[in-house]
Amino acid sequence: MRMRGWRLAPEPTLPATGSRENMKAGEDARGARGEGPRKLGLCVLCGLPAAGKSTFARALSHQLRLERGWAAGVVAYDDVMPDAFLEKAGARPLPSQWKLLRQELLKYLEYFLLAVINGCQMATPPSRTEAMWEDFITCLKEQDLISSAAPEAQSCYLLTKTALFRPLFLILDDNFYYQSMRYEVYQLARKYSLGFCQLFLDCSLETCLQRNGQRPRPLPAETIHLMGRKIEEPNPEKNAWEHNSLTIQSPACASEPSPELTDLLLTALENPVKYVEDNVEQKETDRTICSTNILHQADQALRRIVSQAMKEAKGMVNQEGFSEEVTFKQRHKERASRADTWKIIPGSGHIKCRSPEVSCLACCRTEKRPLSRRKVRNSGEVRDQV
Ligand SMILES: Nc1ncnc2c1ncn2[C@@H]1O[C@H](COP(=O)(O)OP(=O)(O)OP(=O)(O)O)[C@@H](O)[C@H]1O
Repeated sequence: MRMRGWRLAPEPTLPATGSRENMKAGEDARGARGEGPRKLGLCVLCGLPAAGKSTFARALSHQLRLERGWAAGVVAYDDVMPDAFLEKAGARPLPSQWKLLRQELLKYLEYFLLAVINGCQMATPPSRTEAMWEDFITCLKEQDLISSAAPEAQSCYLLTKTALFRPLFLILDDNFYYQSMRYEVYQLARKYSLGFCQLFLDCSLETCLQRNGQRPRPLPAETIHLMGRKIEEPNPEKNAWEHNSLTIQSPACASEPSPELTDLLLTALENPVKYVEDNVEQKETDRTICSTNILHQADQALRRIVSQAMKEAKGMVNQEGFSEEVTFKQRHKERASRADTWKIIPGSGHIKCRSPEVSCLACCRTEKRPLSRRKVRNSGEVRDQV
């Protein structure tokens, strides 16, 4: 793997051809030619490291091309994210940096999608992380989706026939372990009315650890354990936008697509996510109604008071030196360790405190109920009444 310098670029702006009006014009032109709207879909792969996502994505893309005659492309985040992030364990990026990079990659994807939708060349974003953009271009070229334009138009790329004239599925290969990460992709699908679906590769932690151990460059086992605790599987019952999701048992994933998988992909292509126009006028009217409604104003004022009261209650707790999260046990232990200040009176249900600073005597309960909780609950009652 190469080592290169990288920097986070400011968010790339979309080309003028990227406006929704132009996109609509492109669709209308195709409609007029009797071709109908292009069928485009985004498929998010998620799962633990070493669950087999990349292996699965490659196989699926190959099968879609061969058996369905679709255009398919895999965007493997590991291949496109700047190497420096992935190579140096000591230089691990902050989560916020990861987030920015992920969003930047989605912008690149948007450039490609716009070119496909409009049937035009793909432009280069004016601001970009050079290494990442290069890898993105390589990734598309290797899958025969774009080619370089003439040397005099170096900042443009031509779409290949495959990308232009067939239903196209892009498979995004990353862990996507938080649903918020996947939601960013869904928003992109919604913005351009694309098909959207999710595949969760379900693989036991033990199998992932074992497969990871056999890789030439294994990840630290703790990373997999941590992700195993954090991962949020697609939950179509809770999130309507996740309804096009399928769980695939990893050991079986190398074989040909199951009827369920084919069905999922077809459903996504045939039922693109609906674009919802922001009704600015309606929003403005609603805002005016709210700002002149006395009940709404009173509600807002009360909410502010309650929020302030809760903050103050929290502050009181903190002044005592106990954070909200500190459990009763921890506090008990802490007090016991400061025996010069805190005296335990066995059986009394209390800890006696003699503070040298204020030379006073105070008592704290030793029952399993943190003082902070009680205080907060009291404030909560106020809120419930509101
Ligand atoms: N179905 C399978 N059965 C057995 N081994 C598999 C299977 N799928 C993948 N593997 C092996 O497991 C290892 C990890 O696979 P792969 O790189 O596809 O996982 P991944 O989920 O993409 O990992 P990462 O998230 O870390 O990129 C590879 O060595 C691969 O050969």
